[in-house]
Amino acid sequence: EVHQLVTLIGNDLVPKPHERFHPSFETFRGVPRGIPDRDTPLAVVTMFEDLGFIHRWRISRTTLARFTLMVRKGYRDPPYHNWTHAFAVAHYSYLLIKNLHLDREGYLTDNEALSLFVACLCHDLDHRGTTNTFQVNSKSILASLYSSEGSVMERHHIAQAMAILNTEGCNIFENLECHEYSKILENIGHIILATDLSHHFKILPSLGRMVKSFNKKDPAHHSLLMCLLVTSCDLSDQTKDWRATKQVAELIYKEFFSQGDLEKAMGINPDKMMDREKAFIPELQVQFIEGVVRPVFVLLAELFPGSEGTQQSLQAVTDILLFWQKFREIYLTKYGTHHGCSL
Ligand SMILES: COc1ccc(Cl)c(-c2nnc3c(C)nc4ccc(C(=O)NCC(C)C)cc4n23)c1
Ligand SMILES: [Mg+2]
Ligand SMILES: [Zn+2]
Repeated sequence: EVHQLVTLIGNDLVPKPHERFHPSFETFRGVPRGIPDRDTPLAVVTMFEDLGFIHRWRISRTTLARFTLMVRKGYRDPPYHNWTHAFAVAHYSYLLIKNLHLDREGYLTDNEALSLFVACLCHDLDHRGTTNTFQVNSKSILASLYSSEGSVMERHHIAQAMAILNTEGCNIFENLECHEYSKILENIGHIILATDLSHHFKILPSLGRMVKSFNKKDPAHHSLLMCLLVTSCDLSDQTKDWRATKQVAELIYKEFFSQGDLEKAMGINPDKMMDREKAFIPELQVQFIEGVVRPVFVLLAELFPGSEGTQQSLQAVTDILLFWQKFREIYLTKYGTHHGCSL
């Protein structure tokens, strides 16, 4: 398949995204989950090209093809935390970099922009469809490796990304100068660690201050910005149309309930959110979107008030919240209770 992909992109045949894929591919309304899986490696290469990364970082096309296919292969197939999710997350970072001109406008350095995109592609590598808490409670191998530092899964995702870069013929950063090379690996590590929601909650007060007075010269602001951006990318499924977000919610709860079943079998009492007997999904979704998702896109819209894309994303999340509130209300009035609510 490397040969196939290389031939496609080999002699500058990389098509313009909107021609090859869909006119909406380059817009915030674009639904990356609509791209067929077989076309996603080419779409990734197209985004590298369209962001100017191939030229700027002298990335060899064959190396990029091998790297992209290795990353896709590095994902397992749980209902939600699979390659389709990683591709959707990376696509949103492509939209942010491209439409907000994050590198050109000095919000991010060139290095940080490339780090963000690559980190998004790799941010859930080898995910097993279970949470950090589950790793610790089940005394998994990954917990034995990383539980002393926390963010168990995220540290594993980083390790997997480094292993791919260290694989013969897959190091897309091979032509970077020394200091750029070490910077990019450091940035990718920080960004993947920032996808742990507990990290996001910790820095939330600082994010609020940062968006009020962003200082393009302050490296600490750049770090906080990368954390906000990657979390918005990780949650970007919630900025699409209702059908798409409802399908995503179904996948997430399929994964959560499987973990809950596993925990019950192990004699562990699962969270309500993981327990298919107790979870009331509309309520859980109202809480998560109101409490976690919408505040992220409010911050993004505050930081980029002139961008139509970030306003659109905030509006979409607001609409999704309204849908779930309506859904909850109808269900409760109709059935008087939430027992046995399946989507
Ligand atoms: C950014 O990192 C992650 C990691 C894993 C997941 Cl699944 C998500 C994620 N992406 N979309 C969703 C949706 C639609 N609903 C969710 C409902 C609950 C939770 C959750 O983890 N709740 C516990 C916590 C708040 C203490 C996550 C949800 N989620 C994001
Ligand atoms: Mg993750
Ligand atoms: Zn993710």
